[in-house]
Amino acid sequence: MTIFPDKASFLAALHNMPAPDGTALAQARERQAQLTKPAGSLGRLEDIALFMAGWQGQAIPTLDAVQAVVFAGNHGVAAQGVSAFPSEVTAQMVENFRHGGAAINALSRACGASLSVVPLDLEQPTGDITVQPAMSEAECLAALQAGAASVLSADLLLVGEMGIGNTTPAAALCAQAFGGAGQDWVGRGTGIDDAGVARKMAAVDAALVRHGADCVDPFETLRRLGGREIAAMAGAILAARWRRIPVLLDGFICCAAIAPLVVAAPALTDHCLSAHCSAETAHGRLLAAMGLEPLLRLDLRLGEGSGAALAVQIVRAALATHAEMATFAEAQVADPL
Ligand SMILES: Cc1cc2ncn([C@H]3O[C@H](COP(=O)(O)O)[C@@H](O)[C@H]3O)c2cc1C
Ligand SMILES: O=C(O)c1cccnc1
Repeated sequence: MTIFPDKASFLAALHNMPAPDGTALAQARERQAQLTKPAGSLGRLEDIALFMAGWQGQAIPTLDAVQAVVFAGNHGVAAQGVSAFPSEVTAQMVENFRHGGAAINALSRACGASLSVVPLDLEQPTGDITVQPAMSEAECLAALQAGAASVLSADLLLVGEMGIGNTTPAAALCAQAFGGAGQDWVGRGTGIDDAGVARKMAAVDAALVRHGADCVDPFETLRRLGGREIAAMAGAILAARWRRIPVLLDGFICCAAIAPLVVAAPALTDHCLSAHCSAETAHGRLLAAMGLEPLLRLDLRLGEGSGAALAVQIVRAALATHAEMATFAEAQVADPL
């Protein structure tokens, strides 16, 4: 199914998004009020149960099919010396994903998610954003479309990425979306040294000078400052919204992928939970700017969807309490006074 045949349909999909199912939400809220616990005592687990009910359109939501999808892309800006690793690692990690040996493989198995891996033209890096747009219009549309097409029928979608150098375009997207300069959004990524951090900040600042005035809508911002796996994540998250599939956002790059979309259409995050706050310094600032409260803080700084896979366990626990607890009437426990 072609969801974004052209730029106009992508922008139309972003500016006219479906809402959750109000009836299922009301029924789930009603059920929560009857469960044998003081109202609100399960804190955010209660919110998660309502969130899942609203998006799945069922009063008692389920978590049978969890899909993790990892998009991979390469970046022209890596030539500026902005990562601690060479670009070949992207394709090598895709092979590792295929053989089941990466962190996301282990974490997907641990949380019961099926894993899809989607490499995007790895032999053709994006344009170096310090001097040219990352992608042509056709390339950006193809990446958005690849993201949308990868979304299966799932109860919950986890979105992750692999792309050496991609914390640099991610920082540029954040600066363009929420203001500030390289120094406000650049971190150490894979563990680059101080000189590398200085090169990253300079690269982000150069990209903002080169493209800032032309970032007139979320498509142009993604096309100029993003990358293939970054646009694919945005496409997958928007496509999930149209299919009312709730999403667990992963780390800094995943959240940066939707930053330009969220500025244009703040309701985009309504079907998303922030799984975790990563150790990449700007992730906390980005979550705050998008009004998201992370479920976990485990000092991860990996990406791949690793934090999202961990947070599945919390969603599972929320749905277990919602589905399995007795009501006051069933357990013959006295109602609140
Ligand atoms: C072996 C390896 C596995 C990874 N898995 C995720 N990333 C993470 O690191 C990269 C971003 O950091 P930077 O901008 O510094 O390159 C992305 O590929 C991200 O997914 C990895 C990085 C490496 C080296
Ligand atoms: O927050 C992330 O997802 C992240 C941070 C550093 C490197 N790769 C990913």
